[in-house]
Amino acid sequence: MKVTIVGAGAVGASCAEYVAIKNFASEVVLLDIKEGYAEGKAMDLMQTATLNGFDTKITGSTNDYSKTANSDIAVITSGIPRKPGMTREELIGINAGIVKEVSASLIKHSPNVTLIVVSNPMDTMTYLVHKTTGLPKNKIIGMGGALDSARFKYRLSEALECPPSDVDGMVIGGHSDTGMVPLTRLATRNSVPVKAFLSEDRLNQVSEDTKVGGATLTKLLGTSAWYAPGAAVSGLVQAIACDQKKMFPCSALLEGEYGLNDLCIGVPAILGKDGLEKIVELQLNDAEIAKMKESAEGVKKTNGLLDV
Ligand SMILES: NC(=O)c1ccc[n+]([C@@H]2O[C@H](COP(=O)([O-])OP(=O)(O)OC[C@H]3O[C@@H](n4cnc5c(N)ncnc54)[C@H](O)[C@@H]3O)[C@@H](O)[C@H]2O)c1
Ligand SMILES: O=C(O)C[C@H](O)C(=O)O
Repeated sequence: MKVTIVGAGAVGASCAEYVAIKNFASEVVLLDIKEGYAEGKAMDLMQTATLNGFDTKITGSTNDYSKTANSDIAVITSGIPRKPGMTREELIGINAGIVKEVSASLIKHSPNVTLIVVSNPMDTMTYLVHKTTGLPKNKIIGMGGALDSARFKYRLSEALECPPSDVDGMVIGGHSDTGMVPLTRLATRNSVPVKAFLSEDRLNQVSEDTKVGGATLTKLLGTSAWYAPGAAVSGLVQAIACDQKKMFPCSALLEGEYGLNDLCIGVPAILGKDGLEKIVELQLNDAEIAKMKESAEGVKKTNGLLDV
């Protein structure tokens, strides 16, 4: 199993580390445009192999895509992150060009690859890859909801004063400060709906904190987060590589599902060897449907800025 990660920055390197530690891939190639950077990150990570007990071979490449040839899965984390005070949408001007070029180069050397898009604004970048590459739709997956759901569960465990492993929950919708739809109605603590434990006000607070999860960290760190993003991407990579049939909210191209068309947005999906194998349609209530519709309008507005 060969995994390529383009963009050996904070998220790309974190993802490489989690993939290696989980020990399911034979090979990880890190590629970056900055001279020597991916090689350096790969060597540093390889020097953790005996410490962390993995056999995955990690190599680096400065923009040489022949090293990525025949990758099964490729992750796109190349591009600029936001700074405090910015929205993800403001990154489109620079990141759209990078994502378009990187996805074309990847496919040239790995025509059967499954792409996981991470660069922001992620839903729009995923849509761009659908519009420009010609890859089948099951082979293009945007990562956002897995991270947002992890943050939702963290906030829920904080409110419930319980271990995170007690909590289950999911965030669908756009990966943006206003577009996320945390499904509080369906969240549970060991199968018990969380609203049995928390007031409506406290649950609303959990939702709002979840939606600005990325912005909160960007303010604290001066750039956007990388540990949870890297771990979330590695979960998607593992589900595909190991044909796990696991369900994650992913940014998928919708063709009528949830009453939406011609955009990529976060919905629950089953991931396995064929990539995004199935979109799961939840029975949403009227309020949740209205939030999804509003979120989709936001994503479409950003898509409108693309030159496709
Ligand atoms: N979808 C999500 O949930 C999520 C989570 C975290 C970060 N992100 C996004 O991921 C992206 C990367 O974030 P980061 O913190 O790792 O940034 P970073 O600056 O640490 O790393 C980005 C890397 O991309 C490289 N790069 C730029 N252009 C390239 C090109 N044409 N080819 C190859 N490499 C190139 C840079 O040299 C840099 O090393 C940002 O757009 C960020 O907003 C998305
Ligand atoms: O917040 C960001 O800009 C990065 C990423 O989308 C995140 O949610 O951490």
